[in-house]
Amino acid sequence: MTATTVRIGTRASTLARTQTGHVADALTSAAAAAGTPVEVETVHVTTEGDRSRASLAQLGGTGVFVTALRDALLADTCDLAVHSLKDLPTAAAPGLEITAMPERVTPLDALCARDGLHLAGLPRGARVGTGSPRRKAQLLAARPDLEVVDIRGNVETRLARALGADADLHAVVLAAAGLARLGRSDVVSEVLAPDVMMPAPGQGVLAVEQRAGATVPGVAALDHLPTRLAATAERALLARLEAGCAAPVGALGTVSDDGRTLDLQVVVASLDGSRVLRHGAGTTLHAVDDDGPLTEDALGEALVLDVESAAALGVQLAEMLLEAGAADIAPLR
Ligand SMILES: NCc1[nH]cc(CCC(=O)O)c1CC(=O)O
Repeated sequence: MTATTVRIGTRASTLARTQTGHVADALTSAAAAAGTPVEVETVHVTTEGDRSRASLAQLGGTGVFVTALRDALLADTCDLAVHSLKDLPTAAAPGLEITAMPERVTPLDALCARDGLHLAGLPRGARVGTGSPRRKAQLLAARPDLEVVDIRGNVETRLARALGADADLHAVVLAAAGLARLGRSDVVSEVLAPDVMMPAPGQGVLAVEQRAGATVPGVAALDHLPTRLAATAERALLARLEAGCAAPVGALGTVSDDGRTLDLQVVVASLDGSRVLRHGAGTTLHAVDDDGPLTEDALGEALVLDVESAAALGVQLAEMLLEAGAADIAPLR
């Protein structure tokens, strides 16, 4: 059988190419297993987020990394695009659909500090680098004495600021998932627990996007339901808050091991960390086999119900936060 060629668009950064490579490998295996072999071709696309030296806060965050990739999909220069979900605006993109969210590696943030120090062990007034208002606010909430320094650049550039020969910072905070995908988990001195550092909605999740209605062999098999449900709740929260990815908002959805419940924890913090709102709630899921396996139709219905419940949970928590004054303590847009 001749293999179908699938063109995957990717940004040029090492992290983006690594993420795309993981998806390309998974797609090749899934398509072969389904008897519809594919050959993957990589198409390099440059985005404003890669070109600009401005800080994420200055760029406004929303969509800077994704527009060029989406344009390439719409122009039919590629068939799939792999995004970090947390970089995707919550608004749907006309003509495109996210057809797979592969299993999340880890949602958490990681402290990468000189001498392997933990957050609690950093010296008084230590300089910690991050370009993220969410990370800055939560760092200051935990350690008001820290000096948080706005940094930019790719993962290696940021790590060098704390760990390189000319390091000018005591530590930097990065997504543990990105470091894991790059094989750089060795630089992590502490994985930050969500009660200290609530991750960004969608952090650690990859989203595979394509032209709506197009058939790409193997893609559906890459989707991981617990990941999709957690991410759906986290992003519904962000959408209801009308918050961008640069807002000081954290959220973490977790499906229980038995698959019966989805829990969502959320944080909104003032930029200086002096005020932190936390809320949490859960919902029951249906796509589990209570009395033996569900029929295919029943499972399909349960899945639709579960995605709706996940979105409703996000909206419910957003409304709790707004009621508690989230918009007054933090710039959401
Ligand atoms: N905004 C940049 C970005 N987008 C996704 C990741 C990490 C990987 C992920 O969250 O899936 C990073 C780097 C970082 O935050 O350390």
